[in-house]
Amino acid sequence: MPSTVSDNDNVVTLVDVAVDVERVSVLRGLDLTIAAGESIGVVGANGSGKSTLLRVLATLLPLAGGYGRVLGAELGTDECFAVRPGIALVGHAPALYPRLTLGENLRFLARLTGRRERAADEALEAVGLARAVDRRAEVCSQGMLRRAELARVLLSQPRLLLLDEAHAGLDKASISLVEAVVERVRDGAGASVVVSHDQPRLRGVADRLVEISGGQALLAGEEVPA
Ligand SMILES: Nc1ncnc2c1ncn2[C@@H]1O[C@H](COP(=O)(O)OP(=O)(O)OP(=O)(O)O)[C@@H](O)[C@H]1O
Repeated sequence: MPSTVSDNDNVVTLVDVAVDVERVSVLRGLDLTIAAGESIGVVGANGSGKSTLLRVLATLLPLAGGYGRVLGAELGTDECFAVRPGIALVGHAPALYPRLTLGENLRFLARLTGRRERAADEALEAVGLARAVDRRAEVCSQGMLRRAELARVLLSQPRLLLLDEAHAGLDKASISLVEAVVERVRDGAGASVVVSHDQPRLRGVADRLVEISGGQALLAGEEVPA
């Protein structure tokens, strides 16, 4: 780590980070710090690199340059394996087994993470899916799957929540659930990074907004440096 950088107890520290995807530069010169208990909103044009940033924070992409630390683990090192259980990435596609019921999916996760199976049913109840516990994931609507993903977050109690397209296709009740889940993570001294094209709603869950533009993370509304 460069001596000029102090990452203290930050959940995320990215310094001058560069990321290439398929040999194309997507992020470059990106600096970002996120403290425990903080929730940040990420905005930006289509293709600007928001999902790529989430995958970096999930420790899933190699850096082409710069330095990064997530939950104390230095990106690009084996330290990342130990912190992954503390990270929940809710991406475009649901991380659920399609042939299993919602209950089976969540109970499986409960067993994997050493929690009571009852906690899985409680998490599904908390997101309004109590009556869909025995429904296979493959026949659930997109909104139901999104709620099931939020139940997954409640169950796993992550220290870093990464929510992509947080408000896409959700009704009012589901949007309130997004806010409740982010609050729950904050209550546990975790941090959230929420990507959304819905800036007014994003302001409701985020302490500050950053915009991905020109590969960098800027305060939303800032000009891209020349
Ligand atoms: N697997 C991939 N192969 C090739 N290029 C990719 C891949 N994943 C992302 N990219 C490229 O990286 C850039 C950033 O993509 P990313 O999905 O991070 O953008 P985004 O800001 O999340 O976009 P959107 O708002 O449309 O979801 C895009 O130019 C995209 O074409």
